Amino acid sequence: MVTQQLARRVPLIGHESVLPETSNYLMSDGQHMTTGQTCPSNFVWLTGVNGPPSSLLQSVTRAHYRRMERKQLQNGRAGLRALASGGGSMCLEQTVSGDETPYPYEMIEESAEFLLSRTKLRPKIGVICGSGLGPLAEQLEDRDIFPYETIPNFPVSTVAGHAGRMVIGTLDGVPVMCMQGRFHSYEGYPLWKCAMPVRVMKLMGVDQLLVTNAAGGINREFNIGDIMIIKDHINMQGFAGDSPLRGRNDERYGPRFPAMNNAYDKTLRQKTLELVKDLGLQDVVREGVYVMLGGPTYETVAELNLLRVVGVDAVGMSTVPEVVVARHCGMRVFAFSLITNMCIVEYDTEAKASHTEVIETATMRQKDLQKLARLIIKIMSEDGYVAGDE
Ligand SMILES: O=P(O)(O)O[C@H]1O[C@H](CO)[C@@H](O)[C@H]1O
Ligand code: HPA
Repeated sequence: MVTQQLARRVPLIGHESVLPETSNYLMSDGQHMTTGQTCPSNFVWLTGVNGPPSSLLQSVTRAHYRRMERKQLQNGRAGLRALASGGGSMCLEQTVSGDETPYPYEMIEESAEFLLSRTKLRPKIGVICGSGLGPLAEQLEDRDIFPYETIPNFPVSTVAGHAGRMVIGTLDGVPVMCMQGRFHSYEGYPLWKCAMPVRVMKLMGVDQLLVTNAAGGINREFNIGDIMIIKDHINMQGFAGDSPLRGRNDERYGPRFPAMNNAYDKTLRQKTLELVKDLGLQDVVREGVYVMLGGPTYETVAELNLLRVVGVDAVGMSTVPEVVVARHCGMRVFAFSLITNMCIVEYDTEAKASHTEVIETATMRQKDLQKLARLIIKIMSEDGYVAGDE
């Protein structure tokens, strides 16, 4: 039954969790359904007590849904109403889409061609901005800006501190494309979808990737505000059998079994470590091991103790799927974590991790992070790297 199936779905926004018996439901694939019919596994549905006229419902396309979803996230229900041109209250829900099939090559090509046809720049360097690190994209010049919901086949960002735009421009004269906001599995996206923009970058000609994130410090020698160059990662979700590469392998990207022992480019790490002194950052830049957990919960004390024992220096909820996909398709990768908070490993404390602290630290360290990102992009663009050279 529809209502039973809906009970398992995650309400993103909305005030009705049970569908009125007599409503018609419009699915994101344009199909109309009524109560009692079986819902397809992934859809967005829209209905309402005083909802929009059915003629409006019929004209709602998938893109409209995305826009409405985003508007409502930004502006609350008022934004959604405005777009529905006077319709009454509505309910918007989205499924958890862990069982979706990864996009075929042609859909990734469609996204890449869309962007290439709308910018004159041909970036070979990509950047992914972590929580609160998006202001880096504001530093680009000659910018072409693409909100994610306007790019075919793109997911949308739903987390505070992730603006949700692809910004293509130049930084110190070097063309770069910058994701101002990323996708996380806890938002309901399967890992392949979290990382799909990396494949879009690849098909646009990007061969070097700078990945950034906010992370909690586990290494007790770290301090809040430190910057950890990632030298390796632990793919915890991989241990549990999930991977952005799960499913049929497409050899056009890379091999079925890619090596991961050299995921974080050694030359880039060494050069950066040598040059951070020129930026006055030598006392705050570290190297270490990052672990990705699924989130969205922060860690328990016991979990943190476990992570410390297995050699983790910083913990977050992102980055690994992007790096795995980038390495699979032969990109050279550099990544760093901003230590936005120290993980709490005592039982007797009132202190607790919070996303507010994460954003506050990122905001406070913005200038140094931008200096470091500029340095890395300069090294990437000047060290004569040729894709496939390793
Ligand atoms: O990894 P980024 O996207 O920087 O964000 C980090 O900050 C959020 C938690 O505060 C999580 O999303 C975690 O992964
Ligand atoms: N844990 C997990 N993810 C994070 C943290 C943390 O403490 N800080 C920022 N992202």
